[in-house]
Amino acid sequence: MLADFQDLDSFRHLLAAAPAPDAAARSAAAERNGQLTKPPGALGRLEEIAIWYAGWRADPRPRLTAPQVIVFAGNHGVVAQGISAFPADVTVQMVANFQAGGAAVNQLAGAAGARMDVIALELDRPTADFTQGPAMTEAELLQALTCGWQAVDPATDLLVVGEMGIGNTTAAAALSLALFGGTAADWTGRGTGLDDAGLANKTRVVAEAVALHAPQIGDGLDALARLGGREIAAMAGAIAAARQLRIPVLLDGFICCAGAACLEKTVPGALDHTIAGHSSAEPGHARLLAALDKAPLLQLGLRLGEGSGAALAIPLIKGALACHSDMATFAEAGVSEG
Ligand SMILES: Cc1cc2ncn([C@H]3O[C@H](COP(=O)(O)O)[C@@H](O)[C@H]3O)c2cc1C
Ligand SMILES: O=C(O)c1cccnc1
Repeated sequence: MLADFQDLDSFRHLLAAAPAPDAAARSAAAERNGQLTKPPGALGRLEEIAIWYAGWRADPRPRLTAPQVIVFAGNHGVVAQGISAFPADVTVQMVANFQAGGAAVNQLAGAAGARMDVIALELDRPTADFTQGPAMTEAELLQALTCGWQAVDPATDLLVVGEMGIGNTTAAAALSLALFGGTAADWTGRGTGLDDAGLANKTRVVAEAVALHAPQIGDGLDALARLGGREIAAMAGAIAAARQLRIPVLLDGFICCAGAACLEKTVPGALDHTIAGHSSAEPGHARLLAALDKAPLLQLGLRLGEGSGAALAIPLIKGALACHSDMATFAEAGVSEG
C-alpha cells in the first residue's frame, strides 16, 4: 500500500524512509549470474542491470511483464519571456495527439509492449512566470506531486515518466543551475529549436530567474516549487511513488532528469531505483547525468522528451532479465566451467 502525504514535510519524510533493495535477492541474483552459460562478465552491463533489478523487486529471478509509461503535461508562465520556438498551445494539442495515439512516444511505448497513460495537469492554468516570482505555491506543488504519486500502477514492474510542456527546457535549465551550480550557459540549450538570439535570451532568463530565487532555495523541493512546473513535479512524485512500491524506473531526457534531481537534492540516494534510459542531445542533459552519476543506456541524438528515450530502453531491461532468468546454468546445460 502506498502511504499518503498531506504536506511537503511528510513527503520529505517518506523520501527519507524509502525502501532499500532486498539484499538477499540481490546476492541470490549475483550467485545465479555467476552460474549462467557464458564467460564471467560477458553480458557486460546487462548483468549489473539484472542484479540491480532483482534487488529492487526482491526477486532473484525476475521477469518484466508490465511496464508503464506515463506522460505528464503542464504549461509554463515563463513562455511569456519568448524562450521556446513553439507556442504554448502546442502542449494541449500534443496531449490530444498522445490520446489519439499519434505521437512518437505512443509508437515507442507500443513497440516496447508498455501500457501508456497521459495525464494533463491544469493546462489552462499555467504556472506563474518564474522570472517574476515562484512558479508554484506550496499547495500547487503538493497537488502536482500527488498527481504523479497516484498515477503509478502498483502492479507495474518498470516505470517510465515523460513530459510535454512548451517552455519546460527553460525550467529544467533553471532547476539544474539552482541545484548544481555553474553558469546559465552550461545548462541552457535550444530546446525545440531556438536560433542564436533566442538561445541568448533564454540563457539570460535562466540566469536572472536563478539569481532571483537562489537565496530562498534550501533543498530540491524548494527549487521544484520556484523553478519547476506541474508536469515536472508530477514526474518527481511518480518516481518517488515507484520507490515506495519497489518499482525500478528508467529516466528519460533533460526535463525528466531535472525533476528527478529535485528528489536527489532533497534526500541523497532517492534515485537509487533509477537508471538513465538515454542521453539527450540537449547539452544540459549529459552534464546533469554526470552530476547525478548516471550512465545512460542509449545515446541516439534524440531531443524530444515525452518519455521517448526511456521507452526505447525498456527492451534492454527486458533482454537483461530474459538472459538472467531464463538462460541455462552450466550444471543444467552440461557445459564445462572454465
Ligand atoms: C510538436 C512538439 C512535440 C513535442 N514533444 C515533446 N516536446 C518537447 O519540447 C518541449 C520543450 O521544448 P521548449 O522548452 O523549447 O519548449 C516539451 O514539450 C518537450 O516535451 C515537443 C515539442 C513540440 C513542438
Ligand atoms: O531532453 C529532452 O527530454 C528534451 C530536449 C529538448 C526538447 N524537449 C525535450
